[in-house]
Amino acid sequence: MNPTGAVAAASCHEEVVSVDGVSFSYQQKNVLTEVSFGVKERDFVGLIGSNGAGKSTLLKLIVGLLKPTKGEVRLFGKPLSRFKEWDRIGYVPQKNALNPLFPATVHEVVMSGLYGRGMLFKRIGKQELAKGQDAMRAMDIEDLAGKRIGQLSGGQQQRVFLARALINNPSLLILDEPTVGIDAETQESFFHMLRHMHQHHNMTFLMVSHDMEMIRGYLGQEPASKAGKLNFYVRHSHETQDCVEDNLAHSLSGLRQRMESGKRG
Ligand SMILES: Nc1ncnc2c1ncn2[C@@H]1O[C@H](COP(=O)(O)OP(=O)(O)OP(=O)(O)O)[C@@H](O)[C@H]1O
Repeated sequence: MNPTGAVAAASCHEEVVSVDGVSFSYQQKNVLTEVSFGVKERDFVGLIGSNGAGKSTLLKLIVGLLKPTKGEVRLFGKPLSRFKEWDRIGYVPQKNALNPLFPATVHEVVMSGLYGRGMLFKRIGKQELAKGQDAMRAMDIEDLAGKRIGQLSGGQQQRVFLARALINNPSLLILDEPTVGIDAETQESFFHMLRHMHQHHNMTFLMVSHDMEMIRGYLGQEPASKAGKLNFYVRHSHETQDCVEDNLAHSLSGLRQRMESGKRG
């Protein structure tokens, strides 16, 4: 602990995602060839590329849903085969239009974020329910808890999936085109929320997006690196923030309040 009482985060500049010479093919179709890049703790990385460039495939390789045909992915320094701390990662896959009759409620969808690998049969107790409440409160969807997810608007559904990804208070959020099908105003408030989480809650982001305006506006005009048709735009928050771990700032329960005071300020 340093003299101010804050705990210095030894891992502040740790590479949380490392992609090393990764190639991938679906059957005979080669999609990624020798892709290498890294995401450091608290970076915001925007992944841009034309349709079919392999962006979603790359995210699936990173979260272990697919296996590289060549090369290696490491999370928090560990090869995927040995990585177990899945609750450190929130993943929001590409959104598909949900059938309005899809039977799950908002609350059930959010709570399903707790069932990481190996936790499927874990009993839901008070502590778990409180985590669900915190995540829903942070995303301002508490009043939708009992509604069917398929009956919500696109923007509301995205908040639900984000709450689901946030339920374990992850330090890394991986988002695949989170604002597809959402109107411009809702997109703007969604990005405001992501920027806030990045700047005030010490989260690391890896996000696929087609929104060049948002990417360039927040992450800079030029990609920091390229791999084939993939372009990586990066904002290193350690350039502007202290390398200090603030557990309070990590707390989901304070997120909404802080966002609102941020908006007023
Ligand atoms: N399960 C699959 N089986 C076979 N081919 C696939 C599969 N999923 C994706 N592909 C193909 O792999 C290529 C890359 O797909 P991917 O979804 O990763 O691209 P993307 O960059 O995310 O595209 P978009 O911007 O359209 O979402 C595409 O040509 C796609 O048709």
